[in-house]
Amino acid sequence: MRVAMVQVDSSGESVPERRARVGELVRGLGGADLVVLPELWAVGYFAFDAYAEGAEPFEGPSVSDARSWARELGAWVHLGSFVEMDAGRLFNTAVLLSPEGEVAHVYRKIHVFGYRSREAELLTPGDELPVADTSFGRVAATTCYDLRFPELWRGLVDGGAQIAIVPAAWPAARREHWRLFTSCRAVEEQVLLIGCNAAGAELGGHSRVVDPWGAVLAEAGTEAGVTWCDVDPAVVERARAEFPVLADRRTDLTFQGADV
Ligand SMILES: O=C(O)CCC(=O)C(=O)O
Repeated sequence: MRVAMVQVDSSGESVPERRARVGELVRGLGGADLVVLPELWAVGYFAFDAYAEGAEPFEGPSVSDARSWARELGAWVHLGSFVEMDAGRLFNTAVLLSPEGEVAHVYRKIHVFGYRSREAELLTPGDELPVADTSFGRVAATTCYDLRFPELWRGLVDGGAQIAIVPAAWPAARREHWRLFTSCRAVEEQVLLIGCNAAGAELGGHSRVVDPWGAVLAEAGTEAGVTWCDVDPAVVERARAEFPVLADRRTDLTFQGADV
């Protein structure tokens, strides 16, 4: 299975120009089975003042463009995420489209980010952790900051997730955390993790694919562009069978801080 991660730089053009530029790039990715884009690339993660104006209903340009890319390529397309407007509230919504252009998976970012970011002030957190069955396995998504919350990831695995798609706008200042957490979650949860980060000013790039053994199958640099990776999704079940750490969990115990 061929994965193409599109590391987008969202600086220096209007949103329609950016959509057109990225669309042309994606439509040129013939041969990909799965295309993945970063978090909030259309409006630009740091364009907080533009979130409200750039917000879309679910069936807005982000989903509509990704539907047509998926159909044209005959590939799965994870559009990254966009600012979704629903009943007067804004969400950071990530969507996977099937090769037929059908919506296969929707995830609203649960841990909205408030450290030197206005995301937590402007966006409403999601509260659902769905998984979806695809031709390449059971898929879940979490967005950027969610990487720091292992209990959320354990919830995904409890839901049967084998592949985790992580759109991100992770800053360059904490790039080593990005590398650490993407590797850590892949190993800890025994998933194939496909993390697509944004590039450009302040953003860290280094989109990467990590398998359940911790092998880094591909890693981008800091520049905008496409990183290809050949993956065998069956590695997940092989790793779980060979090294059954998830089966060794002590789900009969509840741990609380003890007074000593
Ligand atoms: O956790 C971090 O350091 C970065 C998180 C972030 O930038 C985000 O969630 O958008």
